[in-house]
Amino acid sequence: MSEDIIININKLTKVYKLYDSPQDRLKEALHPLRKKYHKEFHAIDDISLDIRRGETVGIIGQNGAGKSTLLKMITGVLTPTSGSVSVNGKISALLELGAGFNPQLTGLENVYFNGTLMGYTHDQIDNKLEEILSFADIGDFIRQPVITYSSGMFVRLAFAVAVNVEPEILIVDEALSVGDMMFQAKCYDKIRSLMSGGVTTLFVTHNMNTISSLCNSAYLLDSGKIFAHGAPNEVTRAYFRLQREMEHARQDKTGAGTKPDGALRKKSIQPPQKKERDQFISGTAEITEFKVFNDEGEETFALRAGADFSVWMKVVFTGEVENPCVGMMIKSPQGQNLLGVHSYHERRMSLGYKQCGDEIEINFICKMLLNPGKYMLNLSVSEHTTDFEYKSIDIKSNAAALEVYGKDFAFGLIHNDGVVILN
Ligand SMILES: Nc1ncnc2c1ncn2[C@@H]1O[C@H](COP(=O)(O)OP(=O)(O)OP(=O)(O)O)[C@@H](O)[C@H]1O
Repeated sequence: MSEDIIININKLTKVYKLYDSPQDRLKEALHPLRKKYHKEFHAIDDISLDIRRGETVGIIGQNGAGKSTLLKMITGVLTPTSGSVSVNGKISALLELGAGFNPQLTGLENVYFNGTLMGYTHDQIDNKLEEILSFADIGDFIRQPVITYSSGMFVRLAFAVAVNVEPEILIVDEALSVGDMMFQAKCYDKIRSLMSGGVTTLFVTHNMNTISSLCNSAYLLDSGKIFAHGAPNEVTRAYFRLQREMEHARQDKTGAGTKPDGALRKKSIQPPQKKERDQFISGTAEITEFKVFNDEGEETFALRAGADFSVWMKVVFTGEVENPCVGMMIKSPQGQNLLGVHSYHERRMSLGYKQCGDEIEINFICKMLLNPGKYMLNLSVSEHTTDFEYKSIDIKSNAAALEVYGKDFAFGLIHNDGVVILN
């Protein structure tokens, strides 16, 4: 392996045996003719790649694509079924934090124990101790057995040990939850300073902006294989395309967001149910189809910050609605309303009296005012009589995940176009 290559992965494969029941596992073990009772599942399927010293490499892919399995084989936590991984440097993995901790030992004893496992002498750990303790910031608890720690304290100490041992290779899974928001911010500052100090970093993330702004290159995994590799922007585009195809396939299966096959899907009209204050579901209309388009008129769920986009939806009426209104709301994954458009609230727009069999098509055209990130699209049909009195008729909560992307580092939540800074 050349000096420049810090991780070499050659034809790496991880196969899991899947049994329908625990009994099948036993039957297989005891079968005199070695009959197979399992199916084979390739979590990683013949992957080869090289990572160069000092690179920051992003690893992306849908849930279950194989990212964690790959990283665990690189760190040695999992053994490959076939193929090889050669690592030419000291790894610190922010994956299974504190996995090496002994709960019966005190925090301090664990710092020494882990440091020794990383190949440091007692004196070397002494020199790092102040930094580790000040990063963890758990006060006198450091002298208590780890078993008495809250989960937050445990993660603080584990993270402090992992990042303060001068790793040559840092492996970060962004899905990792590292304590409170303040501590998370401190962790990311530390990770960034290690990266800029030349530490080779593998970054698993679902945030495409992280990939574009921090990584030199990226790999897109799908079903255990490398689906795309190259410049971060190209790979994130491939990810969006893949995500769109999968979303379409999912919608085709469930029927949500697709064309109803000719006939109206009749819905029995339920008596209104109390949902929230002033809200009732009346079931007299249904959002049967929706699409999102970017500023070039392409159907997509990936939108550029600052660019125009449109959300098209079709509503089919299955009963009488005096004054129908439609709305869309883009929310944060935590459910906070961020960007909404509503036919009644915006314009007091009248869509006219509708009855069973009527259909309307609506197009909301607006500017993507949110900075890069992941958001949820929500759609609704309702009937408004005043600003505060309305009935919700159909709500498509989390109808689609939107990915907003942009070239630059996102500074704040709102996309700020055309700012002038005078000096
Ligand atoms: N011990 C196991 N036995 C059987 N299947 C497993 C095992 N561990 C993982 N898998 C399967 O391997 C596949 C890859 O899992 P992995 O955790 O690597 O995906 P991932 O890309 O990290 O997903 P996520 O983004 O959800 O964390 C998944 O389908 C998972 O169900």
